[in-house]
Amino acid sequence: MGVIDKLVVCGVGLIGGSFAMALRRAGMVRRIVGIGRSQASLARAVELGVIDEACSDWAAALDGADFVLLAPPVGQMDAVMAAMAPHLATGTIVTDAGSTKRDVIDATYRHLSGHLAYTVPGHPIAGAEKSGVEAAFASLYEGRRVVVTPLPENEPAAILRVREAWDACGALIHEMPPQEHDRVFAAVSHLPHLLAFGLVHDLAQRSNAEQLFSFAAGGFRDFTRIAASHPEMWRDICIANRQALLAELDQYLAELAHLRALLLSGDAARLETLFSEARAARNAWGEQFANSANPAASPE
Ligand SMILES: NC(=O)C1=CN([C@@H]2O[C@H](COP(=O)(O)OP(=O)(O)OC[C@H]3O[C@@H](n4cnc5c(N)ncnc54)[C@H](O)[C@@H]3O)[C@@H](O)[C@H]2O)C=CC1
Ligand SMILES: O=C(O)C(=O)Cc1ccc(O)cc1
Repeated sequence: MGVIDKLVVCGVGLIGGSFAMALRRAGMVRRIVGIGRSQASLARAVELGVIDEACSDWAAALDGADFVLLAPPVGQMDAVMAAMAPHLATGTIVTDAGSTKRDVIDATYRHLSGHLAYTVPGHPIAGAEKSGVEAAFASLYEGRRVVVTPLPENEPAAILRVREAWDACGALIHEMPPQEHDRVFAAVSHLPHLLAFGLVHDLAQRSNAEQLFSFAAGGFRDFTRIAASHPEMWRDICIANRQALLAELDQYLAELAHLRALLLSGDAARLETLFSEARAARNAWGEQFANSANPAASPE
């Protein structure tokens, strides 16, 4: 891949910052400009060497830019695209890191209709419950998957350029239609986050919350780590993908109702069968990473 002359990162947090650091480490970029909502965090990004320069307006940021990564919360994508659209030059590659794809694509058609050939939606399946540029690191994407959901209007060369950028970050690229993307991640990412937030919230509101948390151990920590994730980011994801998330929630509520019925009737045999099936599926999921070429890429 040709080196990126000027990379613009909009939203220099965990995801945008790590992308900038990974491309710099790979020698794939000459200059990195950050644009965002908080001048203080952009100044910190310059101090940390994640970006070379902070910009406060799109005209200056996009002047001479050949590649743009949009990495603000998904609820900000609409406003961001509206603001950047008048300043985009033909041929500048635009991609995003949003956790949901249909809403981001809707915003793309609304605001970047003249730039569809070069706007390639994406989603890195790597991250953490931590946020902000301080949490960014160059190896975040190594061995991780990135889902690219190309538009029918995309120039093949633009898709290739986005794939090459993620490849330079060490990621494994996977293409998928946006609707399928949103259904899959509702099940394996958005629902677990909703449940973790919900459980911690429920316990925290109780009069004996202090006592409960003081006795919580590793199981509680593992189940609820993601309840420490960024509230704005997860508000936006849950709202954007609520149609698919509601379907997953209903299915999970049915599973809970089944579990409740087994408990109520004291059906130990069926409960054990269900637990055994779940354990086998969980172990098989874990083992696929142990046996992979890059066990370090395990999400565990
Ligand atoms: N945290 C994670 O594990 C993952 C997050 N994502 C997605 O990546 C995006 C960024 O997430 P993080 O880096 O974790 O969040 P973050 O909170 O670390 O960074 C977001 C950055 O966007 C900036 N920002 C907010 N509104 C903005 C606006 N209107 N214009 C420009 N900048 C704005 C914030 O100031 C912050 O610096 C989100 O869309 C999220 O859904 C995707 C994969 C994993
Ligand atoms: O912290 C974790 O385990 C995550 O699940 C990170 C994550 C958060 C959001 C995404 O869209 C993708 C990955």
